[in-house]
Amino acid sequence: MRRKLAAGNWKMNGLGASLSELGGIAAVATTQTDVLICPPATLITRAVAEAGSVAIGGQDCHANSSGAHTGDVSAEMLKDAGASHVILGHSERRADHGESDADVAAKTQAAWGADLVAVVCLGESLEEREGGTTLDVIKTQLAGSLPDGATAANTVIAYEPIWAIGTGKIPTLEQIAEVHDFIRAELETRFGTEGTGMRVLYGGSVKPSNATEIFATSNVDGALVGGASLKASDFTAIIAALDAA
Ligand SMILES: O=C[C@H](O)COP(=O)(O)O
Repeated sequence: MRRKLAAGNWKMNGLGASLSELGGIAAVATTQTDVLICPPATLITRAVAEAGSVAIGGQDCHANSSGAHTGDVSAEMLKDAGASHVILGHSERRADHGESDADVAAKTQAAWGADLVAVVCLGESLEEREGGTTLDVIKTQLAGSLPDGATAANTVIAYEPIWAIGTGKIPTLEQIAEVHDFIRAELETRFGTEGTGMRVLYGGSVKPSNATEIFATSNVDGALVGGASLKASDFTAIIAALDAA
């Protein structure tokens, strides 16, 4: 039985004052659902102090553990700051920083080396969706971004159609199920029972108003939430929907 996971990605949002929202999230008792918040790196240490049972994660890490890489943060540094997870291969990193599947795989290896759980993101563009190549794109990204050695404990997959991120549009539930079932089959083929245990999150415009139906969809084990994770009232409603799913 896979535990559900509500993951919030604050992206490049959040100052010290935003930690009151984290306090509101941490105040909610859940038994069925694991909760993760990934604030900007500048807030990780302070977030850990406010988080209670909420796990804190980074939003990226370098593939190397240290060195001359100005502006980058290593997996070891995230771990040292108190993080337990790191988001890798988000489409915004792939687009803004030209990250390839091989880059994401190297970062995933680095995350595991630092004892962080890697939240590896995949997703098709609107052009790829309309061109009918979504499953091919997902297959290639999954194979290239995930090194051998992925387990249910060290890896979470997040399926995020790029065109659904921050747009208020979501795929149909049939489309979400098709991709999640496909990812599950690919994971099981490659990793066996570890692939059965690995959590697969949906991300892209998840809100309190659509959470219940998304969480009732096949092989959806939770959500990676952007905008709606910034407000405790929205995110706790999403957690409640997962708890009830
Ligand atoms: O990492 C989170 C996703 O990019 C989803 O963002 P969103 O919930 O604002 O659409």
